[in-house]
Amino acid sequence: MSDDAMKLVVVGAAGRMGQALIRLIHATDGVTLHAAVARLGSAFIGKDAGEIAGLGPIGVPVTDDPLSAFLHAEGVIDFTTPATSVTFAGLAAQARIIHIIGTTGCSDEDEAKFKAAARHARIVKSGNMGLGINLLSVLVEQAARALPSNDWDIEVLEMHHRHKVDAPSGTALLLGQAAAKGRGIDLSDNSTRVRDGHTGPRPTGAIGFATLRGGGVVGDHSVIFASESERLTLSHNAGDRSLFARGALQAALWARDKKPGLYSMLDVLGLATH
Ligand SMILES: NC(=O)C1=CN([C@@H]2O[C@H](COP(=O)(O)OP(=O)(O)OC[C@H]3O[C@@H](n4cnc5c(N)ncnc54)[C@H](OP(=O)(O)O)[C@@H]3O)[C@@H](O)[C@H]2O)C=CC1
Ligand SMILES: O=C(O)C1=N[C@H](C(=O)O)C[C@H](O)C1
Repeated sequence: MSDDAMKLVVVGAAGRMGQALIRLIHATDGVTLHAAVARLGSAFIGKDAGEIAGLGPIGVPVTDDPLSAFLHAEGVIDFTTPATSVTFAGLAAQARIIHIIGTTGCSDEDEAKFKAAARHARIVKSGNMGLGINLLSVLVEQAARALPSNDWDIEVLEMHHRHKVDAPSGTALLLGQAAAKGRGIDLSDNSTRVRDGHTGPRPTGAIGFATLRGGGVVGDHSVIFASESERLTLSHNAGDRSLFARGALQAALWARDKKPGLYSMLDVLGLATH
C-alpha cells in the first residue's frame, strides 16, 4: 500500500453494496480500507470486514462507532438507508471528509440536509454510480428534447431484486429527471408514479413509472418513448454490483481535490450539461 493511498470508510459494511465495496477497495491500488461500520447492535460488530466480504481476514474489525472511524479517514462510502445517510452526512461534514452517497429512497427533507452538509463537505450523491446509466441519462435527455410531448409519451420501467425496499428506484427517478429536463418541465408536477384501478386516460406530457420486483435482478431500467406509430426504447441492464462500487471509488478519488459542494456522478464522469 502506498503512503498516499486514500483512506476510506465503508458504512453499511455487511450489506450487499458494503461487501462489494470492501472487495473492490482490497483489490484496488491507491485506496485502502481504513474502517468498516455497521449498525449499533449488528451481529457483525467485531468481525473482520474481509471475512464478511468473502476475502478472508484483512485486519479491519467492523465497528459501530462512526465518529472514531471518520476521524483519520479521507472519505466515507455510504450505501445504507436515508436516515443513516443523513446522520453520516452531518458527521462527515464535521470531520471535513468526502462523503459518497449511493443510498436511494431519500425524501425532499433528506435532500435539503445533504445540501446543508455540502456547505462544509464534498458530497457526491447519485441514484446510480455506474457509467452506463449516467450516459443513458444524457441520451434520454436528448431524446426527450427531440420528441414532442403531444405525440410521444415517456414511461420508465425498472426491475430489481426481491429485497429492494424503495420504489421507484433511484435510477428510475434519475432517468425521469433527465427526461423532464429534456422537456423543460418539473418532474414532480408531471409524473405518474403508480397506476391502479380506473385511472382514466393518460395525462398528456406525464412521465410514467412502473416497478417490478423479483428474484436476484441487480437492476434493469428502460425508458420507453411511445407515439401512435412507433416506439423507441433506451435500456440498461446491470450485471453485478461491482459496477456501482467502481463508480463510488472513482467518485471518492475525483472529489479529493474539489471544493465543498454537492456533486453528481455526471460531474465525476464529465457528462454534466447543467
Ligand atoms: N446509487 C447506486 O449506484 C446504488 C444504490 N444502491 C442503494 O444503496 C442502498 C443499500 O443497498 P444494499 O447494499 O442493496 O442494501 P443492504 O440492505 O444490503 O445494505 C444496507 C446496509 O446498511 C446497514 N445499515 C443500516 N442502518 C445503519 C446504520 N445506522 N449504521 C450503519 N449501517 C447501517 C444495514 O445493516 P442492517 O442490515 O443491520 O440494518 C445493511 O448492512 C439502497 O438504498 C440501494 O437502493 C444500491 C446499489 C447501487
Ligand atoms: O437497490 C438496489 O439494488 C439498487 N439501487 C439503485 C436504485 O435504486 O436505482 C441502483 C441500482 O439499480 C441497484
